[in-house]
Amino acid sequence: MTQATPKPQTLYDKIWNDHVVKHSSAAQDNGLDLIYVDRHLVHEVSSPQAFDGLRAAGRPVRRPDCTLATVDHNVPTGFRDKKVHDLGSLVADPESRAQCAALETNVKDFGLSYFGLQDRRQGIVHVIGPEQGFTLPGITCVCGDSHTSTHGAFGALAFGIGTSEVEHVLATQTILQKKSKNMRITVDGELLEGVNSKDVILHIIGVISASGGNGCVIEYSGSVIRGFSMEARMSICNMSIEAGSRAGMIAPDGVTFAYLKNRPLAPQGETWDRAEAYWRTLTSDEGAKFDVEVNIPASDIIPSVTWGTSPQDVVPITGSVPDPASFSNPDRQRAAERSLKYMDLVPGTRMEDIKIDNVFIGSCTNGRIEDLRSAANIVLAAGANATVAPGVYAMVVPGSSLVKLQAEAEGLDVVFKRAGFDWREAGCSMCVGMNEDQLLPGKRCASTSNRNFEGRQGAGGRTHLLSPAMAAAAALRGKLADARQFLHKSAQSTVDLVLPSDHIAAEPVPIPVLEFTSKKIPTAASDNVSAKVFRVWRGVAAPMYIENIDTDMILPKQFLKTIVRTGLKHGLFYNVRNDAGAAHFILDRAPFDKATILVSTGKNFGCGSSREHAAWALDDFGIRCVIAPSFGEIFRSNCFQNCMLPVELSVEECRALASDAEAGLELVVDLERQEITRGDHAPMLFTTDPFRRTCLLNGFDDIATTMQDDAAIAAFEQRRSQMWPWLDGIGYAGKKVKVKSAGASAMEW
Ligand SMILES: CC(C)[C@H](C(=O)O)[C@@H](O)C(=O)O
Ligand code: SF4
Repeated sequence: MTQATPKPQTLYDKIWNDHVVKHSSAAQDNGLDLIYVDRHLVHEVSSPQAFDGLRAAGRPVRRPDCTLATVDHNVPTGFRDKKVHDLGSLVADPESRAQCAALETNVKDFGLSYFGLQDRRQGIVHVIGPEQGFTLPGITCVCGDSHTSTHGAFGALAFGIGTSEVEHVLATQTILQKKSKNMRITVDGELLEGVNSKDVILHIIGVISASGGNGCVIEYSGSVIRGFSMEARMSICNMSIEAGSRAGMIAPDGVTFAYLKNRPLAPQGETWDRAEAYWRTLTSDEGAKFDVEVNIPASDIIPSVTWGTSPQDVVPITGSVPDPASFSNPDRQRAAERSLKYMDLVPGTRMEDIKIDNVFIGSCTNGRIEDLRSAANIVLAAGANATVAPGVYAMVVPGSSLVKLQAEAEGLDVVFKRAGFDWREAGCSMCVGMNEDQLLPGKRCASTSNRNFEGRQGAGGRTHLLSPAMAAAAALRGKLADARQFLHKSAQSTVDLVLPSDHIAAEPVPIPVLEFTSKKIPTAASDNVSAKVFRVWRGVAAPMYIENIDTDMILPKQFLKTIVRTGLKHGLFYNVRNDAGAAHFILDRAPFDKATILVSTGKNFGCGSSREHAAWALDDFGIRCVIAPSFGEIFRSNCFQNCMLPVELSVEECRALASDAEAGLELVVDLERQEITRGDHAPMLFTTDPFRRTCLLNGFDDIATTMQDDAAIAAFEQRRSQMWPWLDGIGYAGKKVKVKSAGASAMEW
């Protein structure tokens, strides 16, 4: 008998299938599989409420050996005296300090590996995971952070989750997920001189839009991607979320293995060989089916920069600010008009004529060693006397403390300092401005980060996204600039610049072996019913008419510094409300100040950051149902986690509901019947994932439901240890060795 040929699979299909603990049951037809999580990264902003949830339910962390925590968003990037270890002296802002302190307490109580503020391995979660070899090919990796997509560069399935899901993963090491569609973006051909990975991803987002990847996992392929280093690949996958996709991935190859070899947490010896043999199978099969295919010719890509307040607002640096009238979609037009007003730009202005006040080089997109080399290269190419333009403040913030040390070993800090750049300590810094590094109102910043949303780097601040080379060029010119002009200059330059082009591995630092210190926490009696249900929801709806309403707009960063879930309604749309003046913003006007429903005619509502705080703020205001043509995926799951209902309808239906809302008509959203009724109109039908619907109607809690599958999880773990032994935390798991780390102190325990 001949065997049936196996169906060709994509890379995403393979990793997904290798991690299914339990398929969605046909009886329930819930469409959600229970997926095992190999690696969980934790930071101080999205985790305090999750740990509190564990404490309240008396649940331990299931896999401390697969969990790694650090502080990044809130940490100051000014001088850090290595002798100082108490948080009180290190973090001045009381709210930031409280979040860092909460994480320290939590890692101690639950026995987790932690890189504290004075640890040389501290840094942005998405920089330290790969740096340590915690991120590996073929794994599933999650973090309460939308840029977890970065780790997909290793051929991993990596995506951001909200705080409730963080709690779910801590408790069960699994996550309930619906499989996404497969999308492939192929970039083939030769890149033009001076074009780099940031230009490539900005160009891609400009082509497919900020919602182009909604519902899909993107696999990047083609000769350009293959030719990229790991760091360049990380910059590409990092910004998948800006293209509307929760995850982006690149098949692992020799470049991946060379990067990982000898990293502190990567497998060693024979286990490495076994791992590599498995990793080599992780490619999309010939003939595998992609639901969406996009081909980008490399020669189309010019060094790129954004002009507006969405990452899709991309033009070549040689181009000009577009006219909103050139967009056919009215929601896009309105968004563009709003962007230009916010950015204080006039259509037709040449990008190279736009003056800047600030430069930020750093973030999880471009805060790695190659990024710093690329920026330094421009400074050196400009000549020995080149300096930051008068009136410009330019900062360089390494993505991790190890990147900083590496850069200093190469003398890059000297290059920057000599030219007048401010050389800082590692952290998220002005990418999000949760620490002191904020863009002042009205100031314009050339930034290597990933989000140009309104108020992103500081309330009223204006952001242009670009590559490290272009950021350095802008710093020197005082205007947005084409970095290629500097490179050409370097051909005649007398400065002799030889920067290593290959990645130099950061000095491998052994990971200390942690003793499992958490007390035995009893498991709560199984009761999977939470207090809240969602059945019929009625009331006035507030209409909104722009597309890509991001979670930074819904709830700005200053409100993320809380360690509880409540009291956020005063932060809802805070900057927009303030700008509009109290009486003008829709939610400040009667009858919408009592709105219980929000209708957006623009697609991709809730895109961007994974902050569950955005859903909490809406809920706190009294809005428990949002209707839109499409949603940011993490926002959508955050709604479900909080017994709120996201309803997806066509643009036309949303527009009809918005005009009813405008007229003050009450809407009735009936989840049982899956219909919306309004006045005399015929009911509008919608569908909700059956599992999510059942949970909402009955108030079921995901964690308690999953805990009933404990035997299946344990069986999966046993199989996992046999098949992929390198995935059980190595180096520190379960071994009783005293913890030592640089500058051991109470904080560095
Ligand atoms: C704080 C965190 C939840 C957030 C994210 O999810 O992306 C942040 O990293 C951001 O970049 O906005
Ligand atoms: S996007 Fe910015 S704030 Fe978010 S993790 Fe990356 S560096 Fe930090």
